[in-house]
Amino acid sequence: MLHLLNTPQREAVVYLGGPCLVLAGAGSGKTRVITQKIAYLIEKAGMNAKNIAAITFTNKAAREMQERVGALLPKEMLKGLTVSTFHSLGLKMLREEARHLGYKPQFSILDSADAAKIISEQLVTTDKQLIRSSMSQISMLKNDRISPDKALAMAQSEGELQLAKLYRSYQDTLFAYQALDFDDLIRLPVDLFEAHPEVLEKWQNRLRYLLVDEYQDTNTTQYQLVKLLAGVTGLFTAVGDDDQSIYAWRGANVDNLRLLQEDFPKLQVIKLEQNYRSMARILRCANAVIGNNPKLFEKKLWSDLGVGDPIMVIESKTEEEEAAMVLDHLESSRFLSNGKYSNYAILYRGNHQARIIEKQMWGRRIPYVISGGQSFYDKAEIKDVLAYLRLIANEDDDPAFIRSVTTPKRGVGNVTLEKLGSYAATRNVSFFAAVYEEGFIHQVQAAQYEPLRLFCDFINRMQDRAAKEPAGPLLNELLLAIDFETWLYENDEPRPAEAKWKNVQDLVAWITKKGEEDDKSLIDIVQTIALITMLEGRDEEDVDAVKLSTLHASKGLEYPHVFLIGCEENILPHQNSIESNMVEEERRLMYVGITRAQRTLTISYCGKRRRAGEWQITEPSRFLKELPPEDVIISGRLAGDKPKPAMSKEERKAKNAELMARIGK
Ligand SMILES: Nc1ncnc2c1ncn2[C@@H]1O[C@H](COP(=O)(O)OP(=O)(O)OP(=O)(O)O)[C@@H](O)[C@H]1O
Ligand SMILES: [Mg+2]
Repeated sequence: MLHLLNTPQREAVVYLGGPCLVLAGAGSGKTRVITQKIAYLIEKAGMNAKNIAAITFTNKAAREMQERVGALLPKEMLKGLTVSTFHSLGLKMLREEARHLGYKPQFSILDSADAAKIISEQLVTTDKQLIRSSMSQISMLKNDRISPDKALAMAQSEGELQLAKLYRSYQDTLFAYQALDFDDLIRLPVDLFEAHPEVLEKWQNRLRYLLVDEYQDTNTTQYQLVKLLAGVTGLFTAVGDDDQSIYAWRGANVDNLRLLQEDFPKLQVIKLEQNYRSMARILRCANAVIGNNPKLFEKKLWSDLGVGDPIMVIESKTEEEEAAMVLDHLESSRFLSNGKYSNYAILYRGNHQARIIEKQMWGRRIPYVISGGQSFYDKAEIKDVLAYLRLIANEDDDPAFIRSVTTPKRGVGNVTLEKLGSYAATRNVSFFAAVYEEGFIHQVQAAQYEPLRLFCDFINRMQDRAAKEPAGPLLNELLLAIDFETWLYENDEPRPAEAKWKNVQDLVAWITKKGEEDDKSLIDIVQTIALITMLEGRDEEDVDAVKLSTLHASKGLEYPHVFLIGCEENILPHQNSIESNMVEEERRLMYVGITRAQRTLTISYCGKRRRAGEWQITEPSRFLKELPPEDVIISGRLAGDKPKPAMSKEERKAKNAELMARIGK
């Protein structure tokens, strides 16, 4: 097993003397160290798998890690191993310990859309910007472990006071709903462990060795959780790269890398320098770009995979042309190499950039999958319908209850819901069950009670029928009964109702087909959908399709051929980051993008693009000027893309310097 590692990697894997930090650049095998170390701990160090927890950044990364460890050791030896995100680890702890915090163990989890709804109701606004910024400020407070009371006490301006009040009422609402948001999943275990040392001890005994991937993107609470769990023994291995810290906007704190050295003076720091992913030119570009950021830690990165092709920079006039040229290059490269679609990834800064590419891929019949964007199951109208189905399948699903009882509006007000929530919490029953309890019926007036009762009776009837009747027609009947189409047309913003209704019909068609093909009831199908949602999208790995992904979501992954599109000022670096002096973080994002590529890298930008329906002249990204001219070839309409005679190295250097100067103008 250890022969799959180089010397410093091996050193990191076998080191069990205390806390260990692997600090190294992209593609140097940090994640491989974690996978191999899990196997080493179990097979060589004799640890029980159930005493080991590996923490990854996304569910997808967790799945991948589980698979890789699965290839190293037989299944029996891996029983009880925890490989999860911080959030799912927190969730696991809270399910067991919720009582200590006054929550029922079947508490619900609200995703950010559900949370936004609460904020929007409390602020009595639909202003997306305001809602988003309030949410992110509350999130920051939570991640800094400032309670609503403390926030109220600390408030120094009217704005801060308003925010603290909003935070207070948001938190009270969550509690009444017996619901937690994503931040709570990490914040509450930390609170719990600090208040109850005996609970902490129990978990320290259970999780004796921790491994943390992508450590540079942990936030303050996550780091505190690691510190608490690691305790005095400090048995953990963290791996990270400060140059790939790209989640500051979500509270990630690179300073945690430095803190680790302060908090654990015996920290063993191991550096890796050999990159096993990329050809040398790609690496040179990555190093050159990131070299413009101030250095926290000195790192060198080299590769012996060969020089590789020059990095192509494609210029085009418009975003449509950009998409067309990128796809031309992609198709001809695939044709020449007779390779697979899945060898290609198209990366971009913001989700909206995928649209034009998607449209053209659709037209050319190029198969693709989107990761890191909004999946079909995340769309509000789909979630609305799924909430009904979830509730029919499982009446204890409180968020599904809240969502469906209020969508469409049926006269159940917030005050009634809050009453129902606190009643359910004291009685330790679901919202649904509480509706039928005498104790609750006495608390509300008949006019408030009526719509609740009607709703629950409706769900009850549907439950009876869902087990036996064909799924498709029943779902159609449900949509008619709640008059969902009308409701969509009454809420025609921000996307047109027509498109939303089309999505709903796609869902109906899919469910009808599933029901007929596999002779499955609505309940059976809904349970698979819930699973699909939980796994973040359908299984993408087996299909031969081009990957479309945001730069953020591409972290940790690698692809033979990468296209990085929209390399323009105000996109990459993003306008907000330019305005708020965060260009260094954008440069790290560029570094992450470049270092995803194994064999070829193609970068593109266009001369003008539409913004809010109007054409805007765009400028090439400042990061393009930071690429070493001798490793780059510029082609495309603006460069006069004709077959060129072979150039000598000097000629190419001069030509590129000239082109780079033009980019710079
Ligand atoms: N010692 C090694 N010998 C051969 N290949 C290796 C070795 N170590 C790592 N690799 C390969 O190099 C690639 C990059 O490794 P890995 O993903 O672990 O790097 P990383 O440091 O985690 O990268 P990132 O910073 O992007 O997360 C993978 O394909 C991995 O299998
Ligand atoms: Mg990695």
